[in-house]
Amino acid sequence: MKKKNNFIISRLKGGVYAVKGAFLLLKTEPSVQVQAIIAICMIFAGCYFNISKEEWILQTLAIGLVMSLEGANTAIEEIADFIHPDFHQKIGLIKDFAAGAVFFAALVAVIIGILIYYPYIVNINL
Ligand SMILES: Nc1ncnc2c1ncn2[C@@H]1O[C@H](COP(=O)(O)OP(=O)(O)OP(=O)(O)O)[C@@H](O)[C@H]1O
Repeated sequence: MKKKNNFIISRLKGGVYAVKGAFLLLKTEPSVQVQAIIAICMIFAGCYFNISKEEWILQTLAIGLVMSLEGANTAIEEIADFIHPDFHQKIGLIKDFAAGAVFFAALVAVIIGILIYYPYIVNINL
């Protein structure tokens, strides 16, 4: 029973650290802040155009994917700067790989955004 309680407490603590990390990212990281602002704009757009449930699911997945990878990219940059603060070709490559991963996700998110909103925008009655 004690072992089970320890497991639950350690998982709860893990959740608290994760929420703290998410708030820190939002508070301190301009790249994550920009993605959060874009996400809020997309949520307003979804409400405005009254997109379908399936479109909300796709949009939410795209937002989650980009924000998660942006957070992971920030963590990788921090590790890289911590273990090797000076200029090094390998550090540059590691950072470029991490940024490239965000780029893939952002590209997919843009494509999803176009697929969702293009039909609504062309059918808009002004
Ligand atoms: N220590 C380093 N050694 C070699 N190249 C580096 C180093 N630091 C950064 N670079 C190069 O500069 C690029 C930008 O690095 P930086 O750490 O400023 O990331 P950033 O994407 O501008 O950060 P942020 O996402 O926080 O705006 C890297 O992708 C890499 O090519």
